[in-house]
Amino acid sequence: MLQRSVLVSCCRHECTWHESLQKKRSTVCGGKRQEVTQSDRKQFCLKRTGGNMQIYFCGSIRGGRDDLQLYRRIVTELQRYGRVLSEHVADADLSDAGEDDPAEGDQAIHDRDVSWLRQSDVVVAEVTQPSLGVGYELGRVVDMKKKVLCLFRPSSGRRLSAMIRGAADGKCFMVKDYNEEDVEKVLEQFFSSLSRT
Ligand SMILES: O=c1[nH]c(=O)n([C@H]2C[C@H](O)[C@@H](COP(=O)(O)O)O2)cc1CO
Repeated sequence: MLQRSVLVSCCRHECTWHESLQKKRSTVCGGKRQEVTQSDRKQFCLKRTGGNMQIYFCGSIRGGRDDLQLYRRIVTELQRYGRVLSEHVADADLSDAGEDDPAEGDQAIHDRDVSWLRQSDVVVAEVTQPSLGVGYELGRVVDMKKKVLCLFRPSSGRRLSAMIRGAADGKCFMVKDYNEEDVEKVLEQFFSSLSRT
């Protein structure tokens, strides 16, 4: 069996197995059959993205903190792919009052976040809990022509705003309906699709 380092550098074949793998499967690479695991696949994603992407995560704060635990899970997973600029969104100590204190108040929060959005390579948003701030961030980022993934859970019983679902263009702006238990897989598919573009 080939070593992982060889495996990840063999991109001509990787694109095929990378997409189709669910857990453990064998594939033909460089003429040799080999076993490829889920962790190999993640490793591959990381190598292809360099693991140094700048990622902006959007999640509700003043709109309500009901999904905080899920935000934590998403941010932890995103950190496998790069640096999460807005890590504080998943901070358990941050309540629906929002960040307190920057001397310049809400304007400082706004200006910092817009600057982080500009700096980011990709934006991932959990949009199930409606939030004015998240909607605003997504609107700004559309104009910046960044890659955006919006994650929505139909199991919430909510219906996503037409201004988010209707913005999906299948290229830059993506909306994905998902179940919480699949979040890691969904992110992996998103980052592997980036590595092919
Ligand atoms: O204190 C804050 N810090 C902050 O970074 N934000 C940004 C990041 C979140 O993705 C988004 C949340 O907006 P909202 O608070 O309207 O739910 O806005 C929002 C607030 C409070 O509105």
